[in-house]
Amino acid sequence: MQVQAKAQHSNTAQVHKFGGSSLASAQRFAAVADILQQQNCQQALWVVVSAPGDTTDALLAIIAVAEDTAARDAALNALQAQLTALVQQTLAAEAATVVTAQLQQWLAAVPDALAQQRVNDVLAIGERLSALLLSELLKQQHFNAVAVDARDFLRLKQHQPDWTASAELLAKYTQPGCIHVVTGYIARDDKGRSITLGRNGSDYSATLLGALVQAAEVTIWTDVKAIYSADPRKVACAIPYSQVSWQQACQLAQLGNPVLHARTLAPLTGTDTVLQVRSSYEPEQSGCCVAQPSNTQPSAAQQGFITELNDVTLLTLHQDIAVTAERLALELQQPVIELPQQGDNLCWLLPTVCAEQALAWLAELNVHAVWDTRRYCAVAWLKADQAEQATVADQLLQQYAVLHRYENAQQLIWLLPEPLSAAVLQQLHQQLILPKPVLQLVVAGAGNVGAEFLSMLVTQQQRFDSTLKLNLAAVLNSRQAVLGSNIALSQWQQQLTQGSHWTAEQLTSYVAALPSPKVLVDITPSLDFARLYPEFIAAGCHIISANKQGVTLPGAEYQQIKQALVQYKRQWFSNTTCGAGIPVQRTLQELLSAGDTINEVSGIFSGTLSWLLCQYDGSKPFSDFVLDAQQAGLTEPDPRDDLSGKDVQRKLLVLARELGVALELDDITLQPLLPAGLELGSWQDFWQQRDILDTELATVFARANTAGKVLRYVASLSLEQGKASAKVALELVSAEHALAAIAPCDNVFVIRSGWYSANPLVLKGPGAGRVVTAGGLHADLAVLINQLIGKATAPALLT
Ligand SMILES: NC(=O)C1=CN([C@@H]2O[C@H](COP(=O)(O)OP(=O)(O)OC[C@H]3O[C@@H](n4cnc5c(N)ncnc54)[C@H](O)[C@@H]3O)[C@@H](O)[C@H]2O)C=CC1
Ligand SMILES: N[C@@H](CC=O)C(=O)O
Repeated sequence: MQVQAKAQHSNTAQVHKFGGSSLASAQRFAAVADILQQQNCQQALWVVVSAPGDTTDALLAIIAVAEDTAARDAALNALQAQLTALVQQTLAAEAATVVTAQLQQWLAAVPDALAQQRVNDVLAIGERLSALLLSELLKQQHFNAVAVDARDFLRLKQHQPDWTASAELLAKYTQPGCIHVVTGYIARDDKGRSITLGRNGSDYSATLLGALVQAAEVTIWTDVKAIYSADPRKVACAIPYSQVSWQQACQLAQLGNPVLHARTLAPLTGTDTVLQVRSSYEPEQSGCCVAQPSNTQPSAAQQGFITELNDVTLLTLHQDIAVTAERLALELQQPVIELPQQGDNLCWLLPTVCAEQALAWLAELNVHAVWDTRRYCAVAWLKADQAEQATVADQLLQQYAVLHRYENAQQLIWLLPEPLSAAVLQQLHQQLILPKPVLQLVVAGAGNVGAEFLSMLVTQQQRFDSTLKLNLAAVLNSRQAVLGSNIALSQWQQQLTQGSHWTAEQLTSYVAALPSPKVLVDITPSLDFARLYPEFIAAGCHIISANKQGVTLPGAEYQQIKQALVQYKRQWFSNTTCGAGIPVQRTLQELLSAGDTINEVSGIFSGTLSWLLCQYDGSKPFSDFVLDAQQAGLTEPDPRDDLSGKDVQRKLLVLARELGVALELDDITLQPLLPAGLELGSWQDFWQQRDILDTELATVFARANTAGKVLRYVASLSLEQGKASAKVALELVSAEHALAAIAPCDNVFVIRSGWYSANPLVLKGPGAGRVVTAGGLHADLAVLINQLIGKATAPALLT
């Protein structure tokens, strides 16, 4: 393009183009006049207009019935009535009379024009009317405005602008200090014949004019407020970009994106003109700037896009041919996509409807092309800077039978047999375009279970990496905390030993400042810490608890947490507080939500007591076994919580609350294993008196042995006839009993329900231990993550 050959006009000129939808009614004309009034009056204003609303379609319909005079005249009369009404509603009476008379004259000339095959003169009527109507409206508002028929100056020769002739002619029609309202879509060829500029021709007119007047800005006013990352009608969360690089706009245009066409961009390529896309429906929005390389901020250079082109076909050509895809696109006035090259051949993708025309045109140039006659649907990903690999997207699309895949550094194009549904496009957009959500993790308690949870987190970070980033934002124990962005999982221990003392206030304000989504994982045994849950929830946290203190708080405090969850739309997972990794709470939730009624839950709920009572054989004191269990990471931080039965009592309360039964701890009858008084004082105090426990256990063990029974610590919650009764107690059970045949540490949950009555539903497996508990916490975390990324139903959680 010879920019220097173009006419020399003010380089502060602005060109504004309004499409048919922006001029579809009197109200829209008034809105356009308002927009023009807001423009900088120091700059020369050039306005390019399309035909009002669907006028061009109506004219095409008249041309189509040209032979049938009755149908033609009926259609002409209908169009005249419609456009006359538009004129009368837009202008004051006097001006309306003049414009209506002109319109009548143009429409009256249509039969003759058709008889002489001058269809382009007929098609020009819509744009001519818009230019006249808008210039009259502007005059009415005291602007100096003039309507200009682009055919008076715009010359094209073999589809290419004739800059010199056009510039010379334009100079004749330029009136200083005047708003020129120019017809879009129409021009003349080198023989002086009316031509039209094809699909979106008015946008092309605007950029041709922009180049001719060396405009500082060309604004395409349309019905969308930006160039989106995907078609917003199909992908609801498509991103409206405020800036798109020129190079990407050209790539998008080549891919058939409807907002800007390849031809539209061509006249301004290599100039300093700023091209903007704005919505005439939302003129207060700044729209999208298509930035020339000279105006592009490095930080905003490349955005990500998903775009599709349906019903396309493939031509394969030798790479040495002397014709370009761009040239063919110009000839066809349709997108022709040159696919990223693979091997020696070129592959061009073009709408199937014009394949034969393309082949004929190429043949005239002695270019041989092989046509793969299949019809494809192309889905293209234009990559943002530092875009990641498309592995997950490839896996997704494999289900839709990808036939070809072409990739280079800027784009990846998949060819499929069928168009993708909006749901799949959304998924693809989520994977490739949307910034990945980052889930901030605050881990409280880094002991036995906490350390295991953090070591497993490495694998989970990798597992979810393609959809969500897991960011360890804090680790703390009872003494110290490390609060920092993205704590490396290989270094948390070292950093924690160097961490600082923390207070609840510091911690909650640090957490409040973290971006959402965020989750607190409570792996402490602390009652005080659980009492902070409402504050963490108010700070935006979801909660995952291994700590049983929160779920077993007195009813009023427990309800306070529940209310905070509702108020702040957060989730609370506590599956490990009963059964460690066994999904007992989730099972009960599923049964209830499926419509079952739970009548009884009973069994062995303590891994520690299960282990101790299975292992204890009288060969050494019972307290020695307690030490072994403690070292194996099975017990509570203070094993007397297990021995006292308190821990089992808590677990039973957890399940009762899960079933919606408003119990308190004291409502659960408790028969402790620990002799009275030993629960008092420190662990050392207890250890000095451990023989009391040892003697008692030896006695009861002998009694069971003699009776041919085994010892089991059993919990039961009965909900028969709307009445809850709950107890935890040591029982002697016969060898045939369902609770007898267990492995040490097993929990057994026997669920009797409406659907599982005579033959109960039984969940069984290790119910304590650092690995299964940490694993259970990760299962809760995975449920939350799947909700966050939309794979499972949940309220909108990402904010
Ligand atoms: N061990 C198991 O099999 C299971 C344990 N749990 C629960 O997991 C939790 C942790 O158990 P373990 O790791 O065995 O205990 P642990 O004693 O090894 O570790 C507890 C951690 O919490 C920290 N901590 C204590 N009070 C704190 C406070 N106020 N603020 C911040 N940090 C505090 C400690 O410094 C330590 O880092 C307990 O609530 C336990 O009931 C739940 C299911 C199974
Ligand atoms: N000490 C507990 C650990 C899990 O909650 C038990 O043994 O069940």
